[in-house]
Amino acid sequence: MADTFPPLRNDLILRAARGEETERAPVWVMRQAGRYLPEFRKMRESHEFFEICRTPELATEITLQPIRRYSGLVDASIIFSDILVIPQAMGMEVLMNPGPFFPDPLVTPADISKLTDVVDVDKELKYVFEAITQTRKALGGEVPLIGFCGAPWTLFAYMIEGGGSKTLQKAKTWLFKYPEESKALLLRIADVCVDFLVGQVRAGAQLLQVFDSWAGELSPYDFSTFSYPSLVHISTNVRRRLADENLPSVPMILFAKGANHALGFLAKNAGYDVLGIDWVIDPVEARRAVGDKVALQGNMDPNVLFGGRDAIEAAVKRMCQGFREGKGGWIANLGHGITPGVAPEDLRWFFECIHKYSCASRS
Ligand SMILES: Cc1c2[nH]c(c1CCC(=O)O)Cc1[nH]c(c(CCC(=O)O)c1C)Cc1[nH]c(c(CCC(=O)O)c1C)Cc1[nH]c(c(C)c1CCC(=O)O)C2
Repeated sequence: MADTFPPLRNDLILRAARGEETERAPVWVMRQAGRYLPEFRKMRESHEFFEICRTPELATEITLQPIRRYSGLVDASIIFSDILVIPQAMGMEVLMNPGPFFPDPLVTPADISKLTDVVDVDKELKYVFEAITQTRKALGGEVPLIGFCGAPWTLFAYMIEGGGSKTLQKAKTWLFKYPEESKALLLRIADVCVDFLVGQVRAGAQLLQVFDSWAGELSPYDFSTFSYPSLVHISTNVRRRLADENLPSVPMILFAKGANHALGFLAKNAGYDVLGIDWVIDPVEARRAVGDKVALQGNMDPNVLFGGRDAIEAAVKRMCQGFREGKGGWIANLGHGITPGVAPEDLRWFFECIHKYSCASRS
C-alpha cells in the first residue's frame, strides 16, 4: 500500500526526530486543526465534533486546513481526531458539549466489567485508519502525517473523572485506593493504544505522538509507578509489532506534559525518539537533562500568541537560541495546544519567526 502514496517532499521533521541538527527547525503546532481557524468553525456549524472524527472525508478536509493556509511554513500535519476515541472504542459513551463529557464514567473497579472485553481496534477505529489513508494521499507528499493517541494515564483520568477536572481527585483516589486494579486498567488501555498506533502506521502515519497531557499532575513517584510503565509498554510493543509486520519504523514522540522532572530518565529508558516539553522548563535545561539521547519538541507558551507580534518574535528568538545551544534534533512547537481565540495571522507570524531564527548555526 505504501507505494501508492505520493513521494514525500519535506522530510525535515523526520530528520530532526532522528536526532539530526537540521538546517532550520521543522515546525508544527499541537491542535493546529482547530477552533482558532474560521474554516474549522464553519465546518463545526453543520457537523458534530465526533461526526467529523468518524467521517474520513471531513477529517481529511480539516487536517488539510492548516496545511493549505500555512503552505510552505508548516512541516507536519496531524490527523484530525481526538484522544477520547479510545475510551469510545472500549465501550464508553463520550460526548463533546463543549468539553468532553462521559455520561457513565467508571466509579469503582466493579465498573471495569462494563468495558468491552476484547477491543477489535481494526473494526472500532477503522474510521481513523481510513481518514489517515485518505489524508496521506490528499497531502500529495507536501509534509509528513502524524498519528497519535492519548497516554493510558490521561485516558484513565478522563474515564474516571467523566470529563475535565482541576484536581483529578477521583482518578487519584483510584491510584491510591485501588493501585493494583489501576495498574491493570492502565495496561489494558495501553494494549488498545498499541493496536491503535500500529494500525495508524499501517494506514499511512509517518510519525506517532503519545499525549500524556496530565502527566504533570502526578508526583515523580506516582508518575514512575503508574504512568511510566504504560508508556514503555506502548513504545516496546509498537516497535516490536512494526518490525514483525514489516511496517516502517516511524519516529515516536512522547509528550508527557509537566513531567519535566522525569526528562533525563525518559530519554534513557522510555523508548521514544522525541520528548515534547512544555514552557515551564528552559530549553537549555531540558537539553542538559536528556543529553543527546533524544530529540526535543516544544516549547513556547501558547499564550504568547496573544501578546502581539513583537512578543512572539522575542519569545521565538529566545527559544531558538536556547534549543540551538545544545546538540541534537529539535522540532519547534508550542508547549501545549493552540487555544481558540488566537488570530490565524499571529500563528503565521510564529511560523515565520521560526523560519527566520532557527537556523542551525550557533551564534
Ligand atoms: C486532552 C486532549 C483531548 N484531545 C487531545 C488532547 C491531548 C492534547 C492536549 O492536552 O491538548 C488531542 C487532540 N484533540 C484534537 C486533536 C486534533 C489534531 C490537532 O490539530 O492537533 C488532537 C491531537 C482535536 C480537538 N479536540 C477537541 C476540539 C474542539 C472541539 C470543538 O470543535 O468544539 C478539537 C479541535 C475537543 C477536546 N478534546 C479534548 C478536550 C479537553 C477538548 C475540549 C477542549 C479543547 O477544545 O481543547 C481531549
